[in-house]
Parts: sequence; structure tokens; C-alpha cells
Amino acid sequence: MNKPLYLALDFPDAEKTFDFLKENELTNIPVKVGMQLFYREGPMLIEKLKVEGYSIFLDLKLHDIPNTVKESMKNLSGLGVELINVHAAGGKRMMEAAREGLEAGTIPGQQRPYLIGVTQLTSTDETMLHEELGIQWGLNETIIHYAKLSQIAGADGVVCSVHEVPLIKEACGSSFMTVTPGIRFQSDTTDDQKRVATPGLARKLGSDAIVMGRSITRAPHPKQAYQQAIKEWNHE
Ligand SMILES: O=c1ccn([C@@H]2O[C@H](COP(=O)(O)O)[C@@H](O)[C@H]2O)c(=O)[nH]1
Repeated sequence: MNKPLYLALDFPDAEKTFDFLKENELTNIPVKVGMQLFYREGPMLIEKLKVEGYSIFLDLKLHDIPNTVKESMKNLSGLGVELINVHAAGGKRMMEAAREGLEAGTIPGQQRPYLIGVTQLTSTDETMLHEELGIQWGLNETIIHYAKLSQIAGADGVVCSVHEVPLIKEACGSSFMTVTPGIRFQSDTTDDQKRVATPGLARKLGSDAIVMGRSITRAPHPKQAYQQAIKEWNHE
């Protein structure tokens, strides 16, 4: 089976989102709903996407005290999304609570959403890590630490950049999922992303899923860009 490419639906509202998907005939594909769209449209949008056959990565990156995360995950779990995430920086107990909430909220007979810990955002580089976040470890060391912590806490995988995938697989095992945003075509601008890679490199380095937004949604021909990404990711 092909590994998923989650198309990041970073649009202002549901109308613009569905217009884009329909105009470009992007049906029954994996999509990622993030804060921008979810905060505007809420759970109804998830229901609507599911009815239309999309599988969903709900990218809300929860980060709060354990009890709040647990109770929030109970509510989100019932939405029936495929993946959901938290910031690993929230700590072991918070991630354990996230998993407990997901298990408690899963509707009997439905698959529990996979829990994914965000190691370090792909917009973070080594300088920012040291100078702004005050973390003195190297970037790779920090990311491996957060990946191991996520695994110990019961997460099913992590968000990281493509470049850290081999290290995480070595540290956490090949079945621990790596979900990688920061994906760009060779000729693209990187925008606010710092740790970027092409879909082809993601495949070579063993990512389990990639996330792609602006390189497709802002392309002159989004459908062609999507097909090109799928080709590089799965078949090149
Ligand atoms: O570390 C992270 C975690 C999440 N994201 C999200 O992925 C997409 C990427 O969009 P592009 O337009 O392809 O840059 C976006 O929704 C982010 O919120 C990430 O980029 N990095």
C-alpha cells in the first residue's frame, strides 16, 4: 500500500477549502486539518470531510497540563480522525494523558486515532533552538530525546523533518511512525520552513507519511503539483 501524502488544508474557511478540492478534483485523499481551519469551522468540518471520503490528520498540536489534554483528547477522539498530535515538549505525563483521553473517547468499534508527538517544528533550526528556545543540546540530539520520550509515553510516532527519520528509526525502531512536513519541490522557496526536503528524499530516507501544503495549494496548477508530488513520493 502507498504511504500517505497529507495535503495541508491551510485555508481560511470551509467554503474555500471545498472549492479548492473540487476545482482540482482532489477527492478521497488524505488531508491535514490544522489550527487555522479547525478554529474557524470546528468538528463539523471534520464530519463533512469524512462523509466525502477524506482521511484526516488533525494537526492541533495540543500542549497544556495533563488533565486538560486528556479531557480535550476525549472530545477529539470521537471525531474519527486517523492521526492527532501533541507537542512532545509538554512532557511524558502530558503525552500519557493524551493517550488515555484518546482511548477513553474512542467510539467502540472505531479505530483509535494514532497519537503523534511533535519533536521540533520544521520551522526551527539549530540557531533558534539554542538562542530562542534555550536548549543547549544539538538539534538531532534534542529530536531523538523527544522521540524516545514520546514512545515511552505511548505515542505511536512523531512529527519531525525528513532529515531526522533515519536517526529516529534507529533509536525507536522501524515501526515507530515518522510524519514529515517541510516538504518542498527542488525548485520551491522554503517560506518559513527551515528543515525541508523533497518528496523523493522523504521516500529514500524512510518517512512513513509526508505533509505538503503551499507547494501544492499555491502552485499555478495544484492538481498537477499534487500528482507530481505523489509520483516523487511513491514511484520515482
Ligand atoms: O513541524 C511541523 C509541524 C506541522 N507543520 C504543518 O505542516 C504544514 C506544512 O505546510 P507547508 O505549506 O507545506 O509548509 C502546515 O500546516 C504546518 O502547520 C509543519 O510545517 N511543521
